[in-house]
Amino acid sequence: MAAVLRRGVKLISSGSSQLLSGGCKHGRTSTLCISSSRPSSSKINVELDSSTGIAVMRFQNPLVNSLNLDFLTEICISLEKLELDKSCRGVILTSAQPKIFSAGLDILEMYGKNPEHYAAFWKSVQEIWLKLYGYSKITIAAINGSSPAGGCLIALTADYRIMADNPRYTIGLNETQLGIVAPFWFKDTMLNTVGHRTAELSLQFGLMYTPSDALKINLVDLVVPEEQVLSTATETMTKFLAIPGHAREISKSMMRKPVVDRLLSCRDADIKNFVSFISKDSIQKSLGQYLSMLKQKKS
Ligand SMILES: CCCCCCCC/C=C\C/C=C/C(=O)SCCNC(=O)CCNC(=O)[C@H](O)C(C)(C)COP(=O)(O)OP(=O)(O)OC[C@H]1O[C@@H](n2cnc3c(N)ncnc32)[C@H](O)[C@@H]1OP(=O)(O)O
Repeated sequence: MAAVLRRGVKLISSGSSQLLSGGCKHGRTSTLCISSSRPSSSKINVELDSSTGIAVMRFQNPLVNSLNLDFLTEICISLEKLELDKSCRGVILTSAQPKIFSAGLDILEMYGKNPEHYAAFWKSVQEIWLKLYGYSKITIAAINGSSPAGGCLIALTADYRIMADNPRYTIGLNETQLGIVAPFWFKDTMLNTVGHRTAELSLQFGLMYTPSDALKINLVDLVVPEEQVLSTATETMTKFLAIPGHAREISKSMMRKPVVDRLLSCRDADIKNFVSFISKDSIQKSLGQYLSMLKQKKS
């Protein structure tokens, strides 16, 4: 559904969208997506400025934008709609939740569930990564809060990352801290951004970086005062938009296609691997302990 907000700005909400089969269209698979009109349940908010072609997608899945199956599906559907929309030229990804960009994958989706659930969840994680890493349009992550693990992955898929200058916010692939392992395509995305040695240390220690440290290792491209994150993202998008589109798009694809193709060539095996890994008693125990630690932190 779309409603006009102010001149040239459309508010697009996917509402309680449903996927009829598989996941979003990319590479060899395709999906028919439908939307119902219940915007109140929407976990994202998209504003497309038709005068500039810039869409701002805000994540609003309380409390911490953790990436559960529904949320991932909704993001994927909206990205697909924007990709098909000729009036959209680039997408800024940001958060409507205070202090958090995204808490990463929803741990509750990987804990105490059955293998079928794990498989469906992992498929949706693959879908969002394939959609974003292979996205034809420009994407900029306006990182206005903490961004661990899967949250960092979402940011890493963007063409450019701008982070709020707040030392309380951290970003990184901290999977080992939970006793789990970032899969090869998380690793490849990190490696393509920060280089081999930094990725190796970062992944083994499960390091989380403050904005200034993230800038030093090129995990983010720019650190700006919090209130300027969105405006800087818009300015940066304008610079990207000044480049001839087809040349930029081919260059992006040239850099990323080998990594995308690697997952496409073994999606089912990757799902099987995940299900077998996450179902192990020792891994379930680690996740249970981590969840308890998160709860205790409060008290
Ligand atoms: C051999 C190879 C095999 C390969 C197999 C591959 C396996 C790989 C599998 C998975 C990859 C995993 C990727 C991930 O993304 S895992 C998730 C990592 N995320 C985190 O570690 C973040 C944890 N959370 C935090 O650090 C903090 O919550 C915070 C900084 C995000 C926010 O802090 P604060 O504002 O203080 O809020 P609270 O901590 O109080 O949290 C509020 C509320 O939310 C719950 N919560 C937080 N994060 C998550 C999450 N990721 N999933 C689910 N729930 C989360 C938290 O527990 C609180 O809940 P409440 O007590 O009920 O209110």
